[in-house]
Amino acid sequence: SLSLVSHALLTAFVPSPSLPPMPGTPSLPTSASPPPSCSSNRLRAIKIPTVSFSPDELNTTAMGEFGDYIRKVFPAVFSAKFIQHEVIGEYSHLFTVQGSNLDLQPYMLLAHLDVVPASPERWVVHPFSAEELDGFIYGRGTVDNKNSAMGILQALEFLLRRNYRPQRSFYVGIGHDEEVSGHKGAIKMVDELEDRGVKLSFLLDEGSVILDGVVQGIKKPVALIGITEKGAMTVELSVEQDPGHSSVPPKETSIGILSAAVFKLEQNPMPNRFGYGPEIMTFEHLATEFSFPLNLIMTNLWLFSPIVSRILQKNPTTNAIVRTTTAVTMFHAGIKSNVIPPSAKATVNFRIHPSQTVEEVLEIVKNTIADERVKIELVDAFDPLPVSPWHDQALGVQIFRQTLLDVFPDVGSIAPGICIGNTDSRHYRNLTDAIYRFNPVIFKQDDMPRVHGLNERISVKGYEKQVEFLFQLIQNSDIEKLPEPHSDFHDL
Ligand SMILES: CCCCCCCC/C=C\CCCCCCCC(=O)N[C@@H](CC(N)=O)C(=O)O
Ligand SMILES: [Zn+2]
Ligand SMILES: [Zn+2]
Repeated sequence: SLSLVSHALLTAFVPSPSLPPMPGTPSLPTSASPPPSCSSNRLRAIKIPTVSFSPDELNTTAMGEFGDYIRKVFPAVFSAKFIQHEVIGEYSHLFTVQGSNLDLQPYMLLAHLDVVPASPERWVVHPFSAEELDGFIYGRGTVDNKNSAMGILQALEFLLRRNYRPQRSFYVGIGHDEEVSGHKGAIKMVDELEDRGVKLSFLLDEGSVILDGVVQGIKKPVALIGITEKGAMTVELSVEQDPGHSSVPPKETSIGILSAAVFKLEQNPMPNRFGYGPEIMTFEHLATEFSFPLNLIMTNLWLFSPIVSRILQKNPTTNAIVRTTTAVTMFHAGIKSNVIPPSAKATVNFRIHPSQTVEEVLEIVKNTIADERVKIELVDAFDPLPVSPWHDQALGVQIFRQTLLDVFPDVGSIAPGICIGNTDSRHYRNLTDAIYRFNPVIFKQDDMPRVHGLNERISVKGYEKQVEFLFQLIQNSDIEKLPEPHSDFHDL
């Protein structure tokens, strides 16, 4: 059983002096080698501050170091004859794992090595120290998304050390600028794959998780797999007014006018669209899992959806699945305490519900502000992503289902959902229509704010499970064709 080597699985994420066998060794070690109590090398992946600040400001020194590091700790991956490794856009990594059966359509696993900035204030440990407390490894990137980057390579390393050769080819894409758009990493990898005429049977990226105790009324953990992701729109609002002496102020300053516009946007949220997009599928799939009386409500959404939608909008996470969200993220104005400000600027970031478009949301923004003095400029925008297949004959879905059964037997249900953030996977639309966003980690109620927030962490056990999931998924993907569906199939 893989759990026998659970500690050894950590060697890449938590490199230890007692490394597992070198490539060519016929099988996995049979006894656990405990992680070191203290090694300067410990959790090197998390300690490397691969921060993306903006599209033009990346910590490229750290990114280069990350590349050196994976070459060192995954020797089997980098020396296997049937694996091609390419550095794309200087710091991203594309692996082509050539399977033995070229009749099987390849798939792809995505991850990213860059992280959002983190300053140490209010963290229990330094965000780049990777310290372990009570069974949790803390640090920026522990769930977003070095766990996937290292987990995929670790799973592959273990398979190779078992002399495993996949039948189905697959690609691994580890981007280096996901947090700031993916233009230098993911988009270049896509260009490369498109040039080669690659088409994928499915693609798996981050973006959703296993929710434990999060969905009220469902006791067992729920694996939510993202079948689409919200669109996004960033606008810059600006107001220009004549500057002057603060002793003779006008009735309204540029700051006042802009503040009023921002206030209107916050006071008038975009419409609740529950039931108009694929978020309804989550509740339809989970309906019978809810305890009474919620099961009755969820199986009769035609009647109860107005009540359900009102409840969902009360919590920020579930609010994000029912509407286009509005977030005022930047505000700049003023130059001196006695000068009437010549200009004021604010940035507003919207995440677009699958039932709306950029055009519609922009129109609502204009109508809500309704002030010609406020200039509205579109900085960046894209529509919500297409909805991926979710049925018995969808290869990816059935492979995830089987792998979840194998590795997470406590998971009570698997449901399609919408990814509320954006991922590199959105750039891969031309390669497949089967894009899934799912990270095999268990999230409890308090874990969501840690993503991009304070005290991001993963449990040691959680990381082991992640590697185990990927180890199993690669093997399960060798299936040639799906069995015919039959009624007593264990539908989790
Ligand atoms: C009953 C339903 C409950 C719904 C709960 C949803 C739970 C979602 C759980 C985890 C989501 C965590 C992460 C989302 C992925 C975000 C990736 C990201 O940070 N992307 C950036 C950068 C980019 N690529 O645009 C972003 O700004 O979105
Ligand atoms: Zn991420
Ligand atoms: Zn992120």
